[in-house]
Amino acid sequence: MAITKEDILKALSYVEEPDLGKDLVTLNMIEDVEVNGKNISFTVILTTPACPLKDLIRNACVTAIHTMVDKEADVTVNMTSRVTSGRGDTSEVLVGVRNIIAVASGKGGVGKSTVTTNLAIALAQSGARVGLIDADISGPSIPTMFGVEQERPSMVQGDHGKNYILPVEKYGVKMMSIGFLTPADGAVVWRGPMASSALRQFISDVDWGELDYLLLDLPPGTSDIHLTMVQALPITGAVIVTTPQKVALADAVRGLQMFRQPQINVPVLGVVENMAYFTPAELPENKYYIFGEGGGKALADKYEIALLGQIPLVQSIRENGDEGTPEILQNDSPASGVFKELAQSVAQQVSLRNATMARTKPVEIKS
Ligand SMILES: Nc1ncnc2c1ncn2[C@@H]1O[C@H](COP(=O)(O)OP(=O)(O)OP(=O)(O)O)[C@@H](O)[C@H]1O
Repeated sequence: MAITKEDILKALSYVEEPDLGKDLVTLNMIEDVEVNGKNISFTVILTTPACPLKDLIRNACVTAIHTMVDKEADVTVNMTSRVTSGRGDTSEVLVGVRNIIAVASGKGGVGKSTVTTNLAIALAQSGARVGLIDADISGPSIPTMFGVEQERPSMVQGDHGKNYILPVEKYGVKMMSIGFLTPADGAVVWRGPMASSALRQFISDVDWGELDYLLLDLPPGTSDIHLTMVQALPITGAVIVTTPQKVALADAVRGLQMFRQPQINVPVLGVVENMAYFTPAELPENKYYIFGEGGGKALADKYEIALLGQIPLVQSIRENGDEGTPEILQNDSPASGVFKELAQSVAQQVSLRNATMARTKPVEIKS
């Protein structure tokens, strides 16, 4: 009997999306089914190009067709993605942006900007459209890490005569930094209200275009800037960066609790443990837990959030950050693989959040 499109869909209705716990057909993830004799092709629409389960889902589809339709069928599975959005607002704010991810840390110097930089580039490398707002007024290091300290955003005139700022773009990431507004020697000290108004401009006057993920590198701690950003933006979720020491973990908890306050209520997507262990370049198999072991995991377990990644302390991460050539670009380095996996975990948590939780609206803080 000839194979039909219905046979294919029936077989694929037995393939489950492991994270979402429903089958691919129910989730509307199958399109363009074509049957030509024993040649079968279809497209699986993933919720992110950085999906870590891509190969698993592809293999499960092929197995389902071979088991339930025809064991000799020649199956072509095309994989593509349509990033889901966590937004529930109807505002005109950043209309083309699907997900806004805040990257925060309780303590300064734990590597928040390093993690944000590598995460942004890794997401862009997976095929996603990525933007980055460096809101860290205490020390905007994003321009250095991307090697664009000397660049300045340009202005363009929009359709209605309004001037727009075009973000600086490098390594596939569009970015705006508070550092672009100050002299390269960093001589300007940003006061809270001035910084808040500059950040509001990054949101209202920058032509970001269409983005799947917009990352926000927040200053360490909890401050007025945090409130400005959660008030101005419908944030999809927050990523907390910490190091394993007790003192850093305690501050990370404070950061986490800020997002969980009922009047803020931003879901925490997970925690990244940076400098989790030291690895010497010449002995990459050796791990030395110089700041203590298991702190990030214990925090993730206690607060029921994902441990998104454990980034090693390696000299090349610091060197490449200073050089403006982030570690993720060094294809042969083990740490670059760790950042790639981090991007997959973050994208996975965003997709899960969008599938299972209420959509986000900007926060209204009543005084
Ligand atoms: N995993 C790592 N291995 C080696 N060096 C690292 C690592 N992570 C960060 N660093 C280095 O530590 C320093 C601080 O990192 P970074 O500027 O990213 O921290 P931060 O938390 O954003 O700081 P701030 O408090 O200024 O916001 C930088 O010199 C960076 O290169």
